[in-house]
Amino acid sequence: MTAVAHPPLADALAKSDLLHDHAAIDAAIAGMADAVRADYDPDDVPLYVTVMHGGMPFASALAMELGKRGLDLEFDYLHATRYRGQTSGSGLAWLHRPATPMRDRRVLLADDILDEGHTMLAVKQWCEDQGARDVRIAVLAVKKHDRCVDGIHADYVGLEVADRYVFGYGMDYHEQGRNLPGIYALRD
Ligand SMILES: O=P(O)(O)OC[C@H]1O[C@H](OP(=O)(O)OP(=O)(O)O)[C@H](O)[C@@H]1O
Ligand SMILES: Nc1nc2[nH]cnc2c(=O)[nH]1
Repeated sequence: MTAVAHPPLADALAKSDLLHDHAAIDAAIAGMADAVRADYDPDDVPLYVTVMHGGMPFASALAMELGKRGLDLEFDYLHATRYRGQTSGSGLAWLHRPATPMRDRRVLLADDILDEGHTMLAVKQWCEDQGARDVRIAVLAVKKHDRCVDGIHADYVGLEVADRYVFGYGMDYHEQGRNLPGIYALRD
């Protein structure tokens, strides 16, 4: 099999700006945890659904902050992708759907970024179709522009990012850089 050549991550970093460092991200997630904790009853454990791959680092960090605040979570995950390692989106492909029954559950979706909203619109609709009684969205970052689809918003937002391609803290640059501890934006 021929290996796919990725543009090097080091080249991307050289033409990027650091938007949010690790300390800023940690502080944002702690603030989100306070807001989420205030909205959930520990006797009604939410189904906490991580949107892979990008949502993984953020979802883990938020889950730990919620644990510190006494809110238990039941974990599941899904993988829906429309960027597939590229820097612009196309049709949404479902690679994995959650297995846990959602009927009458409160579902909290955790993802890295809300950009044009196509992913979350489809994911939220799917959860509602499964019978979830309440579906909320937590995202580490929202991209600032007016292209988000109607009918979707994040209930819990950590940070805003400029209308540029961003990567780090879960978000990829051609499937690289997801474990960078900060969020970077390409200059061009
Ligand atoms: O608001 P949208 O414009 O729909 O974009 C947001 C989605 O794009 C990214 O996923 P991606 O498709 O890159 O999959 P990945 O998480 O596996 O990288 C990100 O993790 C969000 O799920
Ligand atoms: N890595 C990454 N994924 C995205 N998905 C939607 N927008 C973006 C973005 O700016 N960066």
